[in-house]
Formats: sequence, structure tokens, C-alpha cells
Amino acid sequence: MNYQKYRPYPPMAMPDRKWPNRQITEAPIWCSVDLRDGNQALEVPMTFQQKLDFFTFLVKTGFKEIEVGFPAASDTEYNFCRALIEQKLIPDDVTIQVLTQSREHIIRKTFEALRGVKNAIVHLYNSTSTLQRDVVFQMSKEEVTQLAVDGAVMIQDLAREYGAENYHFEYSPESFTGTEMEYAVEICNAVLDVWKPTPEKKVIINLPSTVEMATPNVYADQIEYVCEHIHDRDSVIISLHAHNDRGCAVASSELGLMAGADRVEGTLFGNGERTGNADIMNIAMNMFSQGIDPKLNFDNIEEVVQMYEKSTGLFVHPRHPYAGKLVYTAFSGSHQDAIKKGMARGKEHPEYWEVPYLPIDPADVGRSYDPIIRINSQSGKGGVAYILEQNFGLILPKNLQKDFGPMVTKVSDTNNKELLPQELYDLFMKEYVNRTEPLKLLHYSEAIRGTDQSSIEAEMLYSGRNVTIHGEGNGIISAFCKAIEGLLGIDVEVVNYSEHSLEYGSKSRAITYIQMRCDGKDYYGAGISSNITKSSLRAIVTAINKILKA
Ligand SMILES: CC(=O)SCCNC(=O)CCNC(=O)[C@H](O)C(C)(C)COP(=O)(O)OP(=O)(O)OC[C@H]1O[C@@H](n2cnc3c(N)ncnc32)[C@H](O)[C@@H]1OP(=O)(O)O
Ligand SMILES: CC(C)C(=O)C(=O)O
Repeated sequence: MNYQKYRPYPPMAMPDRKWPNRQITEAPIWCSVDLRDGNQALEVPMTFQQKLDFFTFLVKTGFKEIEVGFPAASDTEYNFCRALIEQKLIPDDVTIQVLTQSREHIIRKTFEALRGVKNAIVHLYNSTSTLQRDVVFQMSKEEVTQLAVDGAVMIQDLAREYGAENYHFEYSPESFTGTEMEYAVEICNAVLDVWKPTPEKKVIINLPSTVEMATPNVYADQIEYVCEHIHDRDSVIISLHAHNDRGCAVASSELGLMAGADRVEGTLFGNGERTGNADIMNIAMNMFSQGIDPKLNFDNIEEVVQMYEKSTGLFVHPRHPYAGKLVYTAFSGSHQDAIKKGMARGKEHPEYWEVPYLPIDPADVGRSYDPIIRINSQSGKGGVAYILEQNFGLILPKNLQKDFGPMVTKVSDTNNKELLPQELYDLFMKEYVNRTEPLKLLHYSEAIRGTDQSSIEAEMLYSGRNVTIHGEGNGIISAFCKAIEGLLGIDVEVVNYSEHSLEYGSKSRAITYIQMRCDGKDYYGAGISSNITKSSLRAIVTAINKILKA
């Protein structure tokens, strides 16, 4: 690979940078650019109806500023803007934003599209980078500044003509991160000199990382630099607009906020040109996970995914932060074990969310706990036990978990597939519960003598033959074991016994787990019945059948 044809991004000397010591403590002003930057990057741009549905959804999510399009670009864009205004679809507390180049006919068309609007941001841009000045405009710095100033003047004049109080202004030195910082400040100040913002009527200066060219700390340095050198800082809203070419748009936006920005432009799931824009949902949820009110509502993330996929024709990656199908799922054993323990402790201390491997409570975005643990050949006994307990109310004793775990791994490994909860349950039932081959309990009667002596007479089916067995012991379990020892000529010892009820109510059933030792090896069985003695005897028969099979 010919890396020599690339050059490193020049470092910025900023020894007194302040942003690394700052923290994000509140939500910025959010501006969705899904309907403009997101839309312009789609193979098939959204239809009128898709844009309308998406707009309604963005309003519902809590966006107060929404860039609805580039009205001069096409009839759909223009008509969409007109429909929002004419059909009064814009709530009073929402401001629509439209983008325009610094060209007279485009600016005029943009104002025509906005006729009658209550609140609008007119967003003017022109590229300022060394490369675009040279290649696209073939203009000097002075000429490019004049281009921006001419556009700013035209916008101001038209706003006055149409009713100045309804219009707010935004200027973007497009390709800001490819621009010399002194010049970026100079051109923004030239535009501010035209628009003359006040603290009551601020102007937005949007500083795009049009193409992400360096690490996010460099963007933060640049934002801090502009914040410190721009005119009328208290009358200016510094806005971020980060693209994701290096995969860091979210981080760039976050560091940009630490560096003093007030506003973030971005899109849901980061749709946008090339590798996309900054993902606003991701930034907002990062804030949420730090205990900050993000002022956007993602409590039903599935609905957000559906709206996005339906509107853009794109898909949310299964590992997309906060929203992907797999992000609240753990396959590996140690993760499953830790999540299970964390969930259990969380029930005792619900004030703060502290579950290993899960940065947020899935319920906060409308996702359920059910699929948190899924079982494949990388899973351990903890996860298996969790699934059986959560889904089927089976509380497996620790040693039985150890016995069953490797069996699950083997089945999953052999078939090279995940085991769904029902498959796990079926495997457990088949291996451990109420096994009747070759030995089956048909009937039994128990007699109790004194306080600690029991005897049992049981009718069994053994390899197709009916046999009656007798035994005595200090309880029904030991009496039954003695009777079986007599039938089979083996020595067995019950090492562990536990039981719990499976359902509530009069028809409740119990499950009994037995760990039995024979010739120094342990065997496990379980029995289910509405009668506790019967479930115990069935558990013993199951364990004996496993001994016979071994
Ligand atoms: C980084 C971004 O996302 S910026 C937003 C980009 N989005 C879009 O471009 C989508 C909508 N755009 C369009 O539909 C079209 O480009 C239109 C309608 C705006 C303009 O169409 P046209 O004039 O036919 O073509 P085109 O965009 O190629 O125009 C290029 C000309 O505009 C100039 N230009 C480009 N951007 C700007 C600008 N911001 N301000 C002033 N002039 C500009 C170019 O230098 C070039 O000039 P030249 O013809 O003298 O060489
Ligand atoms: C118009 C500007 C803000 C833009 O979309 C970009 O630079 O990416």
C-alpha cells in the first residue's frame, strides 16, 4: 500500500488548551440534519411523504431545530418546505433550518420557499479550505471572503424584505478543518460584521469537520481556538458538524463540546455523506449514561430504528451503540456470569445502575432483559443457569450447573449454532428430568414407623419387566435408594438434595434435584410432580437411569 502518497495532518501549537480539563455537564442545542445532509447522501433520496413522517418523528423525539432541506435543490425539497409552512406542520417551539450556497438565485429561491414561516434559520455556506479555494473556486482568500460577505448581505436584505424578526442566520465555513485557523476566524468575523448579532439575537457559526482529517483532539483545539478569537462571543452560538471519515465523529463532537461549543448538528445513527455525520442518538445517550438529561427522548429505540430504516433504506448495524440488535446480549461465559450477578445485586441496590458489561439499563431504551444472555459454544454455566431461571423458573444447584454446562457447549459446538432458551430447556428436560428408561416408577406406597423410620414398597418397570421392590431407611429417600440397591446390586449415596416449587397456586408443581454418587462418580437427576415425594422419587429414578446408562 502506497502510504507515501499521504501526508500527516499538521499539528496545532496550543500549549494552554483548556478543554482536556473540562466535562460535559448539560445537553447542547441539538439540530437534526437528517432531512438535508442525511437525505443528500442517500442512493434514493426520501420522498415527500418519507420526509414528512421523519420530520414528525424528529419533533416527537424532542428536536427544536431541524434542517429540513436545501429548497433550491429540487421541487421535492422546495415543496416540502412549502408544505410544512402552508399546512402549519411546524410546532411553535420548533425552528426549521434551510441550507443555501452563497449564490444569488439560490438565496432568492430559498427565501421564496420560506414565505410565511414563523421561525427559520437560513444557513449560508461556502468552502474555505486551502484545497477548495484552489481547486473548486480558484479564488484568493480575499475573494472567498467576499463571496461569503456577499451572501451574508443578500440574506440580510432579503430577511428584511420578508420580515426580519422571523429569520435567524447561520454561517458555515465549509471544510473548516482544512482551513488555516486564522483565516477561518477572519471569514467568520467578516460575516458577523455584516449580521451584527446581539446576545438577544445570536448568530450561529457552524464549524464543520466536512471531511474528518485528524484525531478528535485536533478538532477540539480548533473549536477552542475559534471560541477564543471570534468577535462577539456572547452573541454567537458555536455549532459543531462533524463527519465520520475516520470513525470519530461522535468523539469529535464530544470533545468539541468540551472545547466550548454550544450546539451540535448531526443525524440519527450517523447517516450522511460517505461514512456519515455524527450520530446524535449516540452522543445524547452517552450523556444519558453519565446522568445528564439529554433533552431528547430515545425510550423506544426500536421505533427509532424502524423509522430510520423505513425512511433511508439503510440498516442499523447489530452492534450499533445503544440500538443494535446484539448490544444487550452477551455470549461469552464470563460476561454472562458477571451480568447475572450484577442484575441480582441491582435488585438489592436499585438507586444506581451498576451491571458489568452493560453501560445502561436496556429497559431505558425499551429493550428487554430477555436476550441479554444467549447461549453458544462460548457460553458458561452461569449464562445457562440464568436463562433457565429467567425463562422457566428452574433454579439449578451449582453442581448441576457444572454438569449441564459442558453438555450445552458440546451441542452448540457440534451444531455450530446458538441454542435458544426453548432448546436449552428441552435439552435439560431430556437429560435430567423424569427419565424412565430402563427404570420407571409405576406405583409406590409408604409406611412410616415411629419418628425416623420409613419403608417403601414400589412397583417398577425395569427393562420391560414389572418388579416390586422393598426398602427401609430413615426417610422415604433412603428407603427407596435401599430398595433400588437391592434390585440392581449397586451402592449409591445421595450427596445433595434440593427442591423448589415451579408455579404458584393450588396446582403448583415442585422440582427436586438429586446428586447421587456411585463408584466415586456423581450423577444428577431431577423430577417434577405436583407431589413432593413423587418428584423426589422421580429424581432418584432419573439419576439411577444415568448410572445404568454410564
Ligand atoms: C458539505 C455539504 O454537504 S454542502 C451541501 C451540498 N449539498 C448539495 O449540493 C445538494 C444540493 N445541491 C444541488 O442540488 C446543486 O448543487 C445546486 C442546485 C445547489 C446548484 O446546482 P448547479 O449550479 O447546477 O451545479 P453545482 O452545484 O455543480 O455548481 C457548482 C458551482 O457552484 C459553485 N459553488 C459551490 N458551492 C458554492 C457555495 N457554497 N457558494 C457559492 N458558490 C458555490 C462552484 O464553485 C461552481 O461554480 P462554477 O460553476 O463557477 O465552477
Ligand atoms: C454545509 C456544511 C455544514 C456541511 O454539510 C458540511 O460541511 O459537511
